[in-house]
Amino acid sequence: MKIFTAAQIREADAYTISNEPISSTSLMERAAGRCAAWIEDRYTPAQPIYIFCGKGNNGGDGLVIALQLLQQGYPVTACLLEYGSRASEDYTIHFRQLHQQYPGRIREIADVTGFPELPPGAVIIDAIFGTGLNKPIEGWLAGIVHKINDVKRQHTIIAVDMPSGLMADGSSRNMPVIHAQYTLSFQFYKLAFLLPENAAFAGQVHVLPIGLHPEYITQTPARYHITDIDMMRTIYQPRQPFAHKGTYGHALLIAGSRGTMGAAVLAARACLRAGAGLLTCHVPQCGYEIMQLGEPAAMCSTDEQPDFNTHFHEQADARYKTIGIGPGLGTSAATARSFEKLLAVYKRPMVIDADALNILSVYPYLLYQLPAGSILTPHPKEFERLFGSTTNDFERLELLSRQAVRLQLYILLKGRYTAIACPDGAVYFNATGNPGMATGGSGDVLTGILTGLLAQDYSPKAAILLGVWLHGYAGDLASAELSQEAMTAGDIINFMGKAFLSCFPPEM
Ligand SMILES: NC(=O)C1=CN([C@@H]2O[C@H](COP(=O)(O)OP(=O)(O)OC[C@H]3O[C@@H](n4cnc5c(N)ncnc54)[C@H](O)[C@@H]3O)[C@@H](O)[C@H]2O)[C@@H](O)CC1
Ligand SMILES: Nc1ncnc2c1ncn2[C@@H]1O[C@H](COP(=O)(O)OP(=O)(O)O)[C@@H](O)[C@H]1O
Ligand SMILES: [K+]
Repeated sequence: MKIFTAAQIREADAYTISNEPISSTSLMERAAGRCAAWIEDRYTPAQPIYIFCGKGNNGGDGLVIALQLLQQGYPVTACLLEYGSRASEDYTIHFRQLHQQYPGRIREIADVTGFPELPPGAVIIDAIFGTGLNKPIEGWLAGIVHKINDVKRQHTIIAVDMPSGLMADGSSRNMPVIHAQYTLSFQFYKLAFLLPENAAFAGQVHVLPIGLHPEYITQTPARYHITDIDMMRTIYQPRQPFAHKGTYGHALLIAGSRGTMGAAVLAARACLRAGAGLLTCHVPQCGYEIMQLGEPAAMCSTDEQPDFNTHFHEQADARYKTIGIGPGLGTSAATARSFEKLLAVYKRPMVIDADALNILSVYPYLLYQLPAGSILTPHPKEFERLFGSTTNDFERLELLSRQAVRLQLYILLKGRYTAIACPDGAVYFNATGNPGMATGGSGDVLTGILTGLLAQDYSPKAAILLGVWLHGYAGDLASAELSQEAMTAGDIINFMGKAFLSCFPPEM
């Protein structure tokens, strides 16, 4: 699914209005009607509802929601914020209707002392600002935002389209923003919802289709995307009936050192569970038995060194469809030298994680020697070591994308919505996964999965989109059965089978 900027969303609205065609008033009624229906599905008409409306079209949505809920018998109070701006046309139209039909339900608020006394259990609807916000909320309006946030533990807060105060496409650091439990976002995700610095604001995001014109959506290029199951179904390749293990590639995994062999075992298991035909793991001598017992289906080559890997470059030859390197590897100078020699001989896209990334941050010239189309999988700290720090998440996203283009690599910045930056400048956010995956070893599992998919001849882009999706999906299945607390990285591997079956049900 594309993620459009606020300006593109305005264009989509305008395109829909002139080409469907539909009046802007009716489009607002359609959009806000979806919100009202969402609320009616979840709350009984006994529920007191307070709708805070700004004077733009987001406020107009609030008025339409008020009208619809009042018609259904909900005790709604429409709190209209009177901050002096001129009201939008569609706001004015719906204000007149509300005023005519339910004058007693309107409460005008002109300063922070007008903030209403909320009855227990009241639901707050935030329709103050949406995508039209063009500067931080200030003055007494900011006071209203703080008042609403002060009662967030006692009352459910539902934001219409966006939490008010949040910028769709830029940083809102240190600005007053509503802390919503739910955001009912029209038609698309906004970029701001996907970045960790905004974690407190949008809550659970529900994207409500409002019938924006499909022609605009397909024809307008977007830089940012969020992955979905339909995209995965175009990528996934079922196995062929006459396949043999050679069909699905031989992967080499270079991982492990004394004390971190578990990372190597997790990556190896995940690589095989992702479907690699054959896997050889290169480990230090101390890891031989651990690996042979930990994953009997993997072959094992041992280093000259007992405790860490120093001679893996001698292993890397054309036999291997791809290489995954990094989990538990260590960062000794001898390991770094072997990595450099490996890069001199091995030219296919590979997966680079953990300590292999840390080696790259110490010897950044090696970044230019990576095979084009290789995949870097940093978490935020590793990213910072590699490419430096930024003052906010939007700048970091820019830096991520710029580096992927400059180096012609795929760079995955891991997190709640892992951001996958492609060499052509596009960025995909992954939608699956949960905080149960914030546990040691989850990243090693991802490296294994990506290596396994590359071995099977998925293109790097396909391997990443599918691999990151399945990793998160398996994590979601694991947490549903085991809880986010009790699940471990190994459980993500154990649920890979169910993830494949549930995303790609075999044809009968
Ligand atoms: N036809 C349409 O355009 C549709 C728009 N919809 C709604 O319209 C919203 C966008 O509406 P608008 O563009 O009117 O924008 P908003 O309702 O977000 O309000 C912005 C208005 O307030 C002013 N403003 C911006 N930041 C301010 C600040 N910090 N302090 C005080 N005033 C500020 C702006 O100049 C603008 O007039 C969407 O988020 C969505 O809720 C929906 O009704 C769907 C259809
Ligand atoms: N809150 C979360 N929501 C979704 N996914 C998460 C969350 N926390 C962690 N993950 C995922 O778990 C993995 C953690 O990777 P990483 O930090 O490298 O772990 P490790 O180094 O312990 O293996 C990443 O793929 C990340 O996207
Ligand atoms: K809002």
